[in-house]
Amino acid sequence: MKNIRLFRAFITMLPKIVRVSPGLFSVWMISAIVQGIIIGLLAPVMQLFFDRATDYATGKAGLPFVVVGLVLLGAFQVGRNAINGFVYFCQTIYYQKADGILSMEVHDKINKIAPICFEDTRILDDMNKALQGKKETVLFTGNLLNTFTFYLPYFVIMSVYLFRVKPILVVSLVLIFVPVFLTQIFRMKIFAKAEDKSAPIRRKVDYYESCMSGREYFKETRILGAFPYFRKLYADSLALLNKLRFRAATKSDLTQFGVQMLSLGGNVGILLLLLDGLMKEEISVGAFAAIFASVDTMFKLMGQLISDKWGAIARDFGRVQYYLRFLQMPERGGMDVEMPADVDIALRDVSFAYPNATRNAVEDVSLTIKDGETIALVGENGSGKTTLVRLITGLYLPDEGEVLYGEASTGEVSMASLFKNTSAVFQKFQRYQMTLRENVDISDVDAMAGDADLDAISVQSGLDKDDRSFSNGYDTMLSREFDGVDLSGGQWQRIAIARAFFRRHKLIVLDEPTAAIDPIEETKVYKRFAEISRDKTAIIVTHRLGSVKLAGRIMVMKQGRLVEQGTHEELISHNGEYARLYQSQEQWYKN
Ligand SMILES: Nc1ncnc2c1ncn2[C@@H]1O[C@H](COP(=O)(O)OP(=O)(O)OP(=O)(O)O)[C@@H](O)[C@H]1O
Repeated sequence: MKNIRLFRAFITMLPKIVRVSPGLFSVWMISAIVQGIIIGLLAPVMQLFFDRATDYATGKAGLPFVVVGLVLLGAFQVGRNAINGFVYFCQTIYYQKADGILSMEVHDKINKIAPICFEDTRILDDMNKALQGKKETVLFTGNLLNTFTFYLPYFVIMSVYLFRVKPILVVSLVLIFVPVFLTQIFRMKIFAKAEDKSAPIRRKVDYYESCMSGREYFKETRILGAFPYFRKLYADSLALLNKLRFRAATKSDLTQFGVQMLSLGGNVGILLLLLDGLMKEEISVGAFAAIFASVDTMFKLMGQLISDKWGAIARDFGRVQYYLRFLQMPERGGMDVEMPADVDIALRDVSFAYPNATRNAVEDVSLTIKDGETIALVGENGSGKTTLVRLITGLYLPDEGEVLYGEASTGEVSMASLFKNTSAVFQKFQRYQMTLRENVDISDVDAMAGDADLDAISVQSGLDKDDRSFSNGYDTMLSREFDGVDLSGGQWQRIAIARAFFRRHKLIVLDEPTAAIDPIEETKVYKRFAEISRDKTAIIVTHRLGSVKLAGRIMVMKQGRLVEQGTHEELISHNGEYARLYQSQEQWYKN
C-alpha cells in the first residue's frame, strides 16, 4: 500500500474530525486562537504596566495610569487562566466524541471488506494497527490543529513584539529554535528505531504472559508443567525489551539534557541582550521586565510545541497511515438484489487458494445442488470441505470459475443480499457472552424470539432450558465475565445450532455442528434437522459417517477435489474413497 504524506493525512482527517460536531469544533478552535492571542499579548501588556509604574515612580505619570495598567494586566492574567481551562475542557470532550465516532467508522468498514481478508495475516496485522491507530489519529489531527490555532498566533505576536523592542532578539530566538528542533527530530528517530526493534519482542512478551496466566492457556500450561518454560521465555524477552528501552532512554535523556543546556544558554543570552539594551537605553525598564518575565514561558511553549506536540505527531504518524490506508482498502461490493429463493446452486470449475498459500485448497470443482436437496460433504482432514462450503455460501469468492445461485454469480451480488436467506453453524462457532435469548435472537434480529419460538427451537436443537445450568431460564446470562454462568462444550454447540435454526433461511450449512455432542444425541439432532429442512437446501459437513445417510447425496472430497458423489449405497458398492473411510470408521466400533 502507498505511503500517505503528512499534509495529505491531515486534510483527509480534518473533515472527519469537523463532522463529529461542527458547533463544538468551532468553539474549540476559536477559543484556542483567543488563548494564543491572550498569552502572546501578555508581554506587551506587562510592559505597559511596568512602564507606567516606572513613570509614576519618577513622577512622569499619575496613579490612575498605573491602576488602569494594573487592571488590564490582571484582566489578561485572569483571562489566560480561564481560557486555558476552557480550551482543555473543549479538547477533552472533543477527543472523546471523535474517538467514539471514528471507532464506529472502523467497524463499519470491517463489516464491508471481503471476509477472505481475515485469512491474510498481513491484512489482519494492518487491521489491528488501524484499530490501535484510531485513537492516535484524533490526537494527531488535534496536535496539528493546535499548532495553527494556539502556537502560531502566540509566536507571531511574540516575534512582532520582540522585533519592535530589539530586532536581534528575534534572530537569537530563531537561532535557539533551530537546534532545539533538530535535536527533537533526533530523539524521535531514536524512539522510532527502538519501537521498530521492540514491537516484535513486545508481542512475544505479551504472548508468553498469556501462555503463563491467560484464561485460555493456564489449565493446559499447568497440566503440562510448561509454566517454568514460558516463564524463562518471558523473562528473557522482557530483559531484551528492557535493554532496548534503557538504551533508547539513555540516548534520549542525554540529548534532552543537551537541549536543556542550550535553552538555558539561550535564556541567558537573551537576558544579556536585554541588559545591554537597558544599559544603552535602547529599551525601557518595562520592556526589560516584561521580556524577563515572559522568556521562561516562551521557552517552555517552544519545548512543548517541539517535543510534546510535534513529537507526538511524528510518533503517531505511522499509525495514522495504517488507519487511513485501512479506510482506503477495497470493499467487497456487489449489487443489492432480491435473490431468487427457489434456485439451484451450481459450481463451475471452481478453484480457490488461501492468501499466501502455495496450493489450492479447492481444485476445479463442478457440481449442482438442487433446490431443497440435502447434501453431505465428507473427506479426510484438510480435504477442503470447509473451504468448499465457504465458497458455496459466497463467504469467499473463487479465484477461478464461478458459483451461481440460478443466474446470479456470488461475485456480483452484495454480501447482505447473498446471506439474506442463508444460515450456518460453523466448526468454530462463537460463544456470545450474552443471555441465552440474545444468543438466539442475534441470528434474526427482526424476528426476536418469544418464549414459544425458543421452546420449539430448543426441542429441535436438543437444548434443555430446564437444565439447572440455566438458572434464569432463557434470560440466563451466559458469561462468567458478566456475572453469569458458563456452559459445557456440548451445551454451547446446541445453542449455536438453535441460533442457526432460528434464522429464516433457504440454505443451511452445518459444518461439523455436533462434534461436541454425544453420538446418541447427535442422531436425534440430525433427525430433527431432517424434519425442519425438508423443503430447504442443506449442506452437512461431517466426519461421523453414521449420520450422513440422511442426506440425499454424499459428496466426497480428497485433496481439494470432488472425487465421488452418490448415495451411501452407491458409494459403498463403488468401493472407492467413501467406502474406505466408512470401513475404517466401522472398525472403531467393532474393535
Ligand atoms: N486460513 C487458511 N489459510 C491457509 N490455508 C488454509 C486456511 N484454512 C485452511 N487452509 C488449508 O486449506 C486446506 C483445506 O482446509 P479445510 O479446512 O477446507 O479442510 P477440511 O476438509 O474442512 O478439514 P477438517 O476436516 O480438518 O475441518 C487445508 O490444506 C488447510 O491447511
